[in-house]
Amino acid sequence: MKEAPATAPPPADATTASGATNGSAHANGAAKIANGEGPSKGHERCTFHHDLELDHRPPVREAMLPDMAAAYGQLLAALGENPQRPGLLKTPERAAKAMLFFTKGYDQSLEEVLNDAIFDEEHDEMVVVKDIEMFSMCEHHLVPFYGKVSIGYLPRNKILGLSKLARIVEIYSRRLQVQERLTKQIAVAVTKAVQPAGVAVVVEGVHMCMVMRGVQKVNSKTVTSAMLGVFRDDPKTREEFLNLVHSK
Ligand SMILES: Nc1nc2c(ncn2[C@@H]2O[C@H](COP(=O)(O)OP(=O)(O)OP(=O)(O)O)[C@@H](O)[C@H]2O)c(=O)[nH]1
Repeated sequence: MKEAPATAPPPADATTASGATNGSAHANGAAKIANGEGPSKGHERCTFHHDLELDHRPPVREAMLPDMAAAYGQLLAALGENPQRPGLLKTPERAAKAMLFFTKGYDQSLEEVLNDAIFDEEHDEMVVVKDIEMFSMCEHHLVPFYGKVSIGYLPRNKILGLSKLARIVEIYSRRLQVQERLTKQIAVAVTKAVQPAGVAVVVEGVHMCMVMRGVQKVNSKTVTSAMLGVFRDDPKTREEFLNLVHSK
């Protein structure tokens, strides 16, 4: 298993992550890409290229639907299909909406999702939420990978609403991803939320790019972990977490 660095990245620039300011620039950029005219204008000033992209939010996502639907129409035509046949008439729009859903995490910020559900509590024992379902999209092949996530943290008198751990998984899994980055982003987000003594995240994923195509290994699973703070420094704490995760 890989070990992640104990330190969180510096906070992203909130002003550049704002959806309202550069939405039209983004839509124009998408149109240009669809026309093959060049790179997207609009992502340059957002935080996508910073650190772990914790605050990456392409602006005004619904505005991207027409360009996305047009691109799916072109894809159908490139496949030799007739996009005008009745069964396919609405497919480009449906596919565009589905892709927006698969990537809806771009539209969520950690702050909004936490909704202040952080509670003062004199509790410094391990909290583990395990087997959280996860569906994500492989950024290399644009096909799904899915699996489960287990998160543990050692509070320092601040605890997080339990559902928020699952919601954090949603923010970062509903994007184009690699499993290693997803794992680390979840750990860093929990750290940002409650500044615990440590965070541990284990992700077990099945990558359809390895199952349905390519090397076609139906039973292979990928396990990644990120251990921050005491989980990284203290083998006993790490072991306790892993035992809890693997217990039935
Ligand atoms: N590390 C990592 N690799 C991934 C993930 N998802 C997909 N990949 C890999 O990305 C790699 C892309 O390799 P390429 O050789 O460029 O693409 P390819 O020809 O489609 O590769 P094959 O999948 O081996 O057929 C493959 O090895 C995939 O297994 C992920 O989450 N993490």
